[in-house]
Amino acid sequence: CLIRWSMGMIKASFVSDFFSYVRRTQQHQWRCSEVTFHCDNQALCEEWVQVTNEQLSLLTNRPKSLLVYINPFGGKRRGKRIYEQKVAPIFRLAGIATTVIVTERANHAEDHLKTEANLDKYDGVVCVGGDGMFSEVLHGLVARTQNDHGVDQNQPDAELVPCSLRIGIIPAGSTDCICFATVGTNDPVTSALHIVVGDSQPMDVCSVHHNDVFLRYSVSLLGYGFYGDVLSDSERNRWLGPARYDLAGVKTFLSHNYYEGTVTFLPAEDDVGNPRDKLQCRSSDVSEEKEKPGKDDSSDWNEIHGKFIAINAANMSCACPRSPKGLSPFAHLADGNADLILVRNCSRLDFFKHLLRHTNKDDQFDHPFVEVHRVRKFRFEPERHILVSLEDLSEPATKTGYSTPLGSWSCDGEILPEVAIQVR
Ligand SMILES: Nc1ncnc2c1ncn2[C@@H]1O[C@H](COP(=O)(O)OP(=O)(O)OP(=O)(O)O)[C@@H](O)[C@H]1O
Repeated sequence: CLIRWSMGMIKASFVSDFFSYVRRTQQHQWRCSEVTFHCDNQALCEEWVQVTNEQLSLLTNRPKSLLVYINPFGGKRRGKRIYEQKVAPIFRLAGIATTVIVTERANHAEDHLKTEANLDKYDGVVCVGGDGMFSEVLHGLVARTQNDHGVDQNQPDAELVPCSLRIGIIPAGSTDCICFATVGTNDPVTSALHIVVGDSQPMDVCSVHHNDVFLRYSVSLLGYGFYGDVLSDSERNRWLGPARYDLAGVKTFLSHNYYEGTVTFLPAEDDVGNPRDKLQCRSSDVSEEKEKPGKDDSSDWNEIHGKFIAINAANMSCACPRSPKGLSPFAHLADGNADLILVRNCSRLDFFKHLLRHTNKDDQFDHPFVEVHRVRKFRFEPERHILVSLEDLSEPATKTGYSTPLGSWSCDGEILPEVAIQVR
């Protein structure tokens, strides 16, 4: 896969040109290599270069101009250095023009994309950071596209307009789950090479609403109970860096909370497989067939009431280096469905066994307290145990508080402000 010719140089009596190309190495990693062609005829050598450049210019999927956002504080705060040392030289070699914005605050990239950015100038947007940074860029781009087309995001059934720009991810965060699940590795050089050769991978995007109010989009994990609690706790210890997730994980596991509520879901069409069919996602294209509106009859909805330690909706495998097969190993990237995993209340030991299976080859769904469904839409309503104080018993019951905490949803690493949600 040629990137471009680099240089023609005359040495003694012969001419040589070297070409850069992408080489696949082990573990999904890509590297840039060079091959040198020698020739004693300068005119012929120049012809090679010209023909190669002509062929390359025909490849319209390769970006020529990119808008880059760098989060200097993501992960181990190496975003800027990673970009300057590993990524910018590759973009330069490929002849890509870049506008680089180092973010100065949270939501800087999102706000810039929503309002100021002149998107006509670019072939794509690149985020250097973690999943939170990717989510910012995604929200900025999707919101801008809907605003430009007059689509009201607050309408849960609104037909969203697809974004014309692609998003590239240079991993420089704490977990980088979205990069790992789409590229197969968290390696900035590999990601930069995927971007310059114009690789693309469609992804499902879920919209999350509370009544008729839009909350957020999700591309990886919507997690309630265990993962919501881990995120809430880890946010309080951001100063710890990536280690905050380990600490929060241990604390949340030890507190062993469960939450009561009702999950209602619309199952996926029969032809899209199921979360345990062991069919690896090989998707690189969303066909119109997959996007067709399916059955939406209220009789097709299933309802499950219970006490749950965790409710997870995985739009992709959610694989990361710690859990190489992810929360739902066979979730597809772009099939219009999510895998809904319900972990009912169980003993601490059983829950530990379930968690442990995310790190080995055993089937984490093979427990009596776990069920998993491939779904097109779902809703969650928490059970609200209303507290009525004794003095109020003479009065009609009023909502004075809740006897149990309601927990919170983690939506791609952000806490949602509501617990009762509708997801599509
Ligand atoms: N300049 C900035 N100052 C403070 N916060 C920022 C800045 N730029 C971006 N952010 C916010 O930082 C949050 C976390 O960033 P990011 O996702 O890059 O790193 P991370 O949280 O360490 O990694 P991961 O999300 O993979 O766990 C994002 O939600 C983003 O909104």
